[in-house]
Amino acid sequence: MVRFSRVGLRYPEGGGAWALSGLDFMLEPGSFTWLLGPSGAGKSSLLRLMHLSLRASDGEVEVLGANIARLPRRALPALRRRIGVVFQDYRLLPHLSVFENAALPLRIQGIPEARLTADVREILRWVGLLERADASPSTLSGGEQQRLALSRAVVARPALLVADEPTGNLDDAQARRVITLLREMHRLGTTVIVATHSEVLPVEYPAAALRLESGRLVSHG
Ligand SMILES: Nc1ncnc2c1ncn2[C@@H]1O[C@H](COP(=O)(O)OP(=O)(O)OP(=O)(O)O)[C@@H](O)[C@H]1O
Repeated sequence: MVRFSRVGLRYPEGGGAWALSGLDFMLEPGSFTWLLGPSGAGKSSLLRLMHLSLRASDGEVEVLGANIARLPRRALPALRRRIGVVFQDYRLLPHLSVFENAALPLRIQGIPEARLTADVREILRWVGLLERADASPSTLSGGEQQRLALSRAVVARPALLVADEPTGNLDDAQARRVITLLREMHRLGTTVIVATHSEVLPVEYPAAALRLESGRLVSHG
């Protein structure tokens, strides 16, 4: 599903420093994995490699059966469509309604209107936002905005779901609700990886964990 072999990353603006180095791990199909580590450890960088926003400077990254370094550029958009991404800062489009934010991946794929409406309504019901479908995202609470971001990430039924600190700005109750939804996606068969610097959530929701420190994997289990 996902395989990193001796992966290293240097940012062009990073003055030659390795943000990540020597990463070796696999995510099995259908697994749920916590990505742990202190601020600056490299969690977002690792996830950017996984959701194909960056290319590795060293080693090999394989995602959904594709070796990214050998993949022709024209094949990237189709592969990206099979990966759902949830960002800490939501990245919602303020000029679109809740419905249209959730619908975005399906619009990009040109899904016919009747199926799109049915799928978006189903996903908004799942995250508890169907009644707010016509609202502007700016009128939602932080937890609601994050649940909307999650609905957009999963509406096209991705094989891989990558969540970068999805609970970072939320209170405990909202954070648990978002994690419960992520766990449910996992239960339905999606491979899920969730970065967090919370020490509490991985204890409450035990699962496999990768732990990063200073760009290196210090434990995997
Ligand atoms: N765009 C960038 N250009 C240069 N260096 C970067 C860039 N983004 C991140 N870095 C560096 O890479 C290292 C890892 O950062 P990253 O954001 O991946 O860590 P993180 O574990 O996600 O931190 P946080 O929990 O605070 O989000 C840090 O040293 C950071 O300064």
